[in-house]
Amino acid sequence: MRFLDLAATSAAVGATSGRRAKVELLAAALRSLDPPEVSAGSGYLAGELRQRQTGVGWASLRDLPPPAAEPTLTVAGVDAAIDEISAVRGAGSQARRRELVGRLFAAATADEQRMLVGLFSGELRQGAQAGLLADAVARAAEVPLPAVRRALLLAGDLRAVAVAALSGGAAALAGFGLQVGRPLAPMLAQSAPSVDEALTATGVPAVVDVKLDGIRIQVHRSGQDIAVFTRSLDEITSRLPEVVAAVRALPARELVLDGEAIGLDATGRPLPFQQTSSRAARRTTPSTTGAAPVAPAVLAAAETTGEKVLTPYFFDLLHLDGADLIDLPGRERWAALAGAVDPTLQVGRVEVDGPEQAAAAFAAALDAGQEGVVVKDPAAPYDAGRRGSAWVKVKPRHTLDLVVLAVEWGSGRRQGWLSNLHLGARDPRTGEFVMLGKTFKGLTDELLRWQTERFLGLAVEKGDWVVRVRPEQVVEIAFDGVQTSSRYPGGMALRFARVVRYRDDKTAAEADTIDAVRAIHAGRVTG
Ligand SMILES: Nc1ncnc2c1ncn2[C@@H]1O[C@H](COP(=O)(O)OP(=O)(O)OP(=O)(O)O)[C@@H](O)[C@H]1O
Repeated sequence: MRFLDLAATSAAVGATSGRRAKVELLAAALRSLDPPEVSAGSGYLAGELRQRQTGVGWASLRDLPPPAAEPTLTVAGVDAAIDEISAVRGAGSQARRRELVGRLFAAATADEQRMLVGLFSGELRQGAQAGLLADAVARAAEVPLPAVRRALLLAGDLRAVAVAALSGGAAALAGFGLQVGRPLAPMLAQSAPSVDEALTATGVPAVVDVKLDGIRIQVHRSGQDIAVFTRSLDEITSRLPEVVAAVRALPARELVLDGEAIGLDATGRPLPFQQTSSRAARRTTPSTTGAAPVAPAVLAAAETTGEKVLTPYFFDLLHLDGADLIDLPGRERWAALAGAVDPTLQVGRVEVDGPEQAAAAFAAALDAGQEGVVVKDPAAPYDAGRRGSAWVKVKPRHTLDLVVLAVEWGSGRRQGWLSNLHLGARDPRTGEFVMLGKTFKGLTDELLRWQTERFLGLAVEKGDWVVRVRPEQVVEIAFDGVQTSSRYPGGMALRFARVVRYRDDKTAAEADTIDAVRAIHAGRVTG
């Protein structure tokens, strides 16, 4: 396939507002790829490079050679060129890399250059695109969408799934299974304003789990090999040696465990989330590849926490010694968990028959300093990546995870810092973000400093008053309600929005949706 046609598809998808039309465009492009190009090409359509680390920085993208007049590049050719660029190592590598990048860009037309800059800089990478591409792969390969989704959740790799679907259809997709060592998308929870409503969703009997406010961990063990993954499937094994040690001490040979790691104070009560995350963050090796800076609350807390560690608590078991458990009902998975893991490493959990017992469990969890509860349907399978009604979280306070769209320069005491945040909710139909309000409340001086650096790094347009940014940073916002407002395009505005914390464990594609905000506005349960 000509690279120019792929670049044209990418631009057309960006310029089209309807979801169906976007999916059609993407499916047509996927169909035009030659089989050996599917891996690279499907990645390009998602804004990703197959070669994750190319060593090409912003500086080398600034002074581009003049574009070629005629398109000659193919997707396969671009992929091979980027392979060569990524493989450059050793002395003189910078000059050599610059030469190869120059050669690739000199062969590209203006439209192709724009696409390449978007790919190298990561600017084309958009979480929302992944959902569209799942649909497009299903359409292009003529396979059912649920089969594509299942494979994506188990493989966690769009390119591999696109290759399988387009080359082997539904049969190839069915071949994706849980593999110890390869993370799968964690099951998520809906939210409800009360335990009564949670029980309505799950039915009775139900199980009420303590909801720990820590870091979601998925731990894979194969023999002596242990890997720990976050909610967003990043590997953090080296940051959690205590989790590794705890799982290595278990008798089972092969395990995939789902749980939460949390910091405890000297009396065994849970620490606030910031301190828990500081304990994980302080062991991080600083990344040199443009990763987001660590939030200051995290850094500040890290200095005061001493050498204490995080404790893992597990609430699910997905694999045990050769047997996949994800399709079994919760009751059976949890029985297996109870048999495989020491009771001190399991979350507090009670089975309830009705609202009274559930309310007592909720009160006990809050008394113990926990964030709330998760009410679970014991008959439901483990729905990887899904936010269904089988798990329902209940917290005393409502928050939304929104995406920062722009930031205003502060004035007075905040002069020189990026301060007032423009907040948006995700529209799953278009992949765009709908603005709902602004806030500078809840921001400490450290956060102001941190966010100024972070948002200048994400800037796409630097005005004197407002800096527009790539919609990538998720922030947790508390608010008092949602009111009708003509000021914003969604017709709604948040009342008294304030920052709770930055969520570095969520991507923009996982932010709360405009539908969740509408539900709150209408007085219904949030999703
Ligand atoms: N017992 C438990 N069972 C399931 N999840 C739990 C439990 N205790 C804590 N959690 C955490 O709660 C999260 C469930 O809420 P959800 O799936 O909506 O993710 P989230 O948006 O990160 O949650 P929140 O914003 O409420 O912290 C899980 O990702 C997990 O990290």
